[in-house]
Amino acid sequence: MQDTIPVLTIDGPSGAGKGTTARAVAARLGWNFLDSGAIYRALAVAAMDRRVSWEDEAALEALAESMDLVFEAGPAPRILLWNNDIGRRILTEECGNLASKMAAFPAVRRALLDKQRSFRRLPGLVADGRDMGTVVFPDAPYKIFLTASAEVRALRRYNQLKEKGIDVSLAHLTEEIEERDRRDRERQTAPLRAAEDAVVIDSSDLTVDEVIEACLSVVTSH
Ligand SMILES: Nc1ncnc2c1ncn2[C@@H]1O[C@H](COP(=O)(O)OP(=O)(O)O)[C@@H](O)[C@H]1O
Ligand SMILES: Nc1ccn([C@@H]2O[C@H](COP(=O)(O)OP(=O)(O)O)[C@@H](O)[C@H]2O)c(=O)n1
Repeated sequence: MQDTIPVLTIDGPSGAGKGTTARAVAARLGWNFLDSGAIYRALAVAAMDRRVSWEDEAALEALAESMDLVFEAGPAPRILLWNNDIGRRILTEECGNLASKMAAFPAVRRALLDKQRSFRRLPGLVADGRDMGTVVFPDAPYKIFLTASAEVRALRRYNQLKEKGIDVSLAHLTEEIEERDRRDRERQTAPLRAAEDAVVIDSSDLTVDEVIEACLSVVTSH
């Protein structure tokens, strides 16, 4: 039954615009939304709080399995980890970087599979991440690989963090994004890559609205 529920997967590197686009497309279609990166970021927060080393695969696997993580939808969405709102803590690049290190472990990825697949509910799902189309929902009927140049992505992230009052240097951010890209692309398990049946969209020279329309047309023109 679950397999017949439609899924649109949007994978790609950091700052390509996946979250912004996926959220808007989900709202336009009236579908559910999965921010899989937030699950990996929540694991990073849990590990920091419980003093679990990012190098301890078995302990991270156990933590991933025991995490009580709730995504509250609605006009003011919240992410609750053991009932604590971690929405702001997961935004930092430190958290993204730590998440990317933990995400390289096969046991950690396996432990988070069911949680991600549980978002596949009627009437449909838009799923944002790195391996949505290749590993988590390989049977999804609609797949997009959203990308943009590293310079554009770093600048977008810089402006986004500044708007949220988080102070960062553009040079440092560019280095971190490049390091994270490399790790995500080169890892053995579920590396960042476009699924063979994905439509590739380069958002470097597109506005947010143009990207949203391009994604919607992948679903409506199918
Ligand atoms: N096409 C675009 N043009 C300009 N800015 C964009 C575009 N897409 C996304 N952004 C901005 O870039 C930042 C990063 O986007 P986000 O959706 O968080 O990327 P990702 O989820 O791929 O890491 C956000 O501030 C967002 O508003
Ligand atoms: N499906 C996913 C989603 C995120 N991740 C990891 O989690 C990190 C943070 O993901 P994110 O989607 O929040 O990152 P941004 O694209 O927002 O920068 C990524 O760098 C990946 O290493 C993953 O491995 N698989």
